[in-house]
Amino acid sequence: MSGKPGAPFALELDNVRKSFGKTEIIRGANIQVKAGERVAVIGPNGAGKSTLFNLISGRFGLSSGEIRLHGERIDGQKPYEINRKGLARSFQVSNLFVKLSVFENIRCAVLWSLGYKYVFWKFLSNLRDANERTEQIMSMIKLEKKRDVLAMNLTYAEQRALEVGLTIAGGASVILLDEPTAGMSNAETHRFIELIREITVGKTLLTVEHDMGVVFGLADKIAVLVYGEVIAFDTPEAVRANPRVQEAYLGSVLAEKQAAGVH
Ligand SMILES: Nc1ncnc2c1ncn2[C@@H]1O[C@H](COP(=O)(O)OP(=O)(O)OP(=O)(O)O)[C@@H](O)[C@H]1O
Repeated sequence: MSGKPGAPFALELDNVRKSFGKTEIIRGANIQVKAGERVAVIGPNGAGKSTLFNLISGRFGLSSGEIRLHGERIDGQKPYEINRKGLARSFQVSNLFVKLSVFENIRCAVLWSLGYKYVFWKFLSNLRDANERTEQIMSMIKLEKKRDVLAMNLTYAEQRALEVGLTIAGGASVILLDEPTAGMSNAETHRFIELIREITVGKTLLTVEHDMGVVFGLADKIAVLVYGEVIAFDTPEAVRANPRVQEAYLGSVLAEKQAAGVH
């Protein structure tokens, strides 16, 4: 892992701004995430959560501000460079090779992360290491029994698990998951949170999430994004009690849940 030794934060966003044309979508976002923290980014539709992830992962350039990974600036770098520095993200849209097996999908991601595709002789001599790492990840995401099943024939929840497996394949220390439980049943969601919790032990996690059960169950801290501004960044309890958050966002969501008898 690169970065400045002793950097206080795994990830820092410093007055990050992003405009599309004349419209400013991210309006001075500040977030500081300590190594090993799990942070959920919440906010109404269109608040800029996916945009923020695209800025952090290098898919979009910033209009102004700084992003630092372990103390080292990453804004302005290409997604693959940021990935090599230890930050990996998943996508809302599936990233799987549907006609490859579980094993083959993960091994592709492992090999890519090792850069072996560029050095073929090294690829051959180190294939065993890559295979071992692939087996490890398969067991972490609990898909050992689906080893030879094509990705297209997995259940939806298994496909999402495989995506998380691909995201962590390179051994990144900072993981960004965009709505990892979207489209899952309650039972699947519950199991999936446990899985995410297990495989991100010791890692720094940022997740975009709409499901408040997931947010309060998984996150050490919550960042509330409203109209491109982080209006609160605190523990779940503090965020729940924050009047500004209540007013801007959370109150209405919690009220809806209470009315529906969900706690
Ligand atoms: N490439 C782009 N060009 C122009 N506008 C964009 C672009 N990407 C996003 N936007 C706009 O930025 C705003 C924030 O979008 P974004 O997808 O980041 O929100 P979000 O909080 O992730 O929403 P949701 O919860 O619905 O996924 C929206 O108004 C969107 O239309």
